[in-house]
Amino acid sequence: MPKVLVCDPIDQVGIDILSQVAQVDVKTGLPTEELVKIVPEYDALMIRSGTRVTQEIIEAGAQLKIIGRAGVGVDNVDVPAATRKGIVVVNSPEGNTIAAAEHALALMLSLSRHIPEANQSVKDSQWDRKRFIGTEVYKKTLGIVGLGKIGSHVAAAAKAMGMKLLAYDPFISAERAEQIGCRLVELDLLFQESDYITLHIPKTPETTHLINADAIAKMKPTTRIINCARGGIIDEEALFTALKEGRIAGAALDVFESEPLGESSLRQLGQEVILTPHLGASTAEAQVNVAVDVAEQIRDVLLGLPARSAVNIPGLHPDVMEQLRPYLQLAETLGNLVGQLAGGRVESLEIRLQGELANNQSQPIVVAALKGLLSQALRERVNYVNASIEAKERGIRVVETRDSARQDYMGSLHLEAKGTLGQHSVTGALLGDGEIRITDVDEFPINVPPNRYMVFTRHRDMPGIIGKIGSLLGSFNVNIASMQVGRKIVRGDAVMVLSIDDPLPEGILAEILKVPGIRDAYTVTL
Ligand SMILES: NC(=O)C1=CN([C@@H]2O[C@H](COP(=O)(O)OP(=O)(O)OC[C@H]3O[C@@H](n4cnc5c(N)ncnc54)[C@H](O)[C@@H]3O)[C@@H](O)[C@H]2O)C=CC1
Ligand SMILES: O=C(O)C(=O)COP(=O)(O)O
Repeated sequence: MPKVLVCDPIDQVGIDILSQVAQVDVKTGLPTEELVKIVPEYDALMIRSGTRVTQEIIEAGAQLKIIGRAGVGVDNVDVPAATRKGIVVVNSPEGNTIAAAEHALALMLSLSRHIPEANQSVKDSQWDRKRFIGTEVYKKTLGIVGLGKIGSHVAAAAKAMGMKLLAYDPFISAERAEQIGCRLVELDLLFQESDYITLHIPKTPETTHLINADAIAKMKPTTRIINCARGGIIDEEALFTALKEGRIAGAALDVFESEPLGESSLRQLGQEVILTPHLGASTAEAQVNVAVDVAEQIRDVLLGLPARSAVNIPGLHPDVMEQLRPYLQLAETLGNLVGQLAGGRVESLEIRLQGELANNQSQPIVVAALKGLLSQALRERVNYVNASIEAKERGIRVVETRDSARQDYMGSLHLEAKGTLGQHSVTGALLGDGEIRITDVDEFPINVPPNRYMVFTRHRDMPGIIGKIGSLLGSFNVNIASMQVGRKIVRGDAVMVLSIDDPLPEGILAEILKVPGIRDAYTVTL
């Protein structure tokens, strides 16, 4: 039974799902050294923001197949290191959207009305109403940095409260922003005009210290900043200085450069700052959502099925994935076949999507073909995660083309491999029932289903040759399941494709090559 290590607090519903297929150990709060020691025995890790999955942990995880992040941000996982090792990293892109957006809104209103301090004062037996005069958000300008899932939900709610909305997000169009009720502006303008600024971007090298002393200098003295995204997007030192000197009016922070927040000057500040311990995703609903979402994906990957929200596999909507699944199998089979026909080192692979298939997203099909191509050399070490990197590292030039005019089957896939031992091509298609057919080898038309063990020959089309190969295999007790010949012209060149029940015994290929008229022979295991 596979083993899953749950490293951070996860809702029980997720653990129940995993327990159907795996032994689940819950060990939260382990230091990195401990994790490095125990990770070799695990097939999967399930984490939240509390655990840093470093390169050292990934390299020690000899059995690791998947790292599941029960939440959105994967900045605590060394994703490139996981990708190189072929480990899938999945997250829950939508499970906590509402929770995080509502927390940002709660912080905005709390800042405006001094809720935390006012609450504390009443609990301290005071009744001070003058100290807590607030400001309204109605008709104020909210600047949203990052108009993705959380930013958009914040926008909808803020609009309903009568706020004017500005947004900065270089990856979305002005039309999309307008649909959400926001005016898309440059960052400087957002800094200059906003009464409230809320951050909803991932932490990347570009967004680190996006809010620094220079940025703060552009803001109004009445501006309040809310960070429910990631620590480190705000330069905490610069923020502290600005708040202390009254250059901006306030800040509410849920996330910090280092978590848990240790010694920090931010704690010295008064009601102008609100600090919460990374609570954005901490609602009952969100925790069920993310636990189910990620546990199901870990379960699926452990059962050999694809994950729906992998961050290091070509991004695919589950519906698209479902639709493409038979084509991925086709691409992988053809990649494996053409790789074996080419033998030697493949230098380039052309992948041509033909007919109806040309209308599909090609990237996953390309990855599947590369996985198939490299599977002879790398066996189970190659997967959908690392196939492209492995191909690149081997210097394989990948050329992707489309020919939508071609009318055969319900679309077909043509692969052509050029390598140190020559050039070969194969074409395949899917029948109505999803069955794979190899429809062409080296431009010779055939129609055969792939078989575990196959023999391909290139020969002169002449009487007697098929009989000779049949008797030769018979004399070595090789049972032929099916045989087909493809040719372009009578008595020209032809290919023969044999499906056999067992692997071809040692030495027979050399015997086949001795048969007069046979030019080439290949044995293939799919
Ligand atoms: N405090 C908490 O507990 C939680 C925090 N988060 C954090 O919230 C952030 C946003 O999450 P989602 O909205 O779900 O992600 P998303 O991917 O839907 O949206 C992020 C948006 O940021 C934009 N973006 C990327 N780089 C940018 C840049 N340099 N400048 C401006 N915009 C940029 C993207 O185009 C995208 O529209 C993530 O960092 C996530 O980790 C998410 C959930 C809970
Ligand atoms: O989903 C995210 O990105 C979060 O920041 C939530 O973090 P958490 O799972 O609550 O540790």
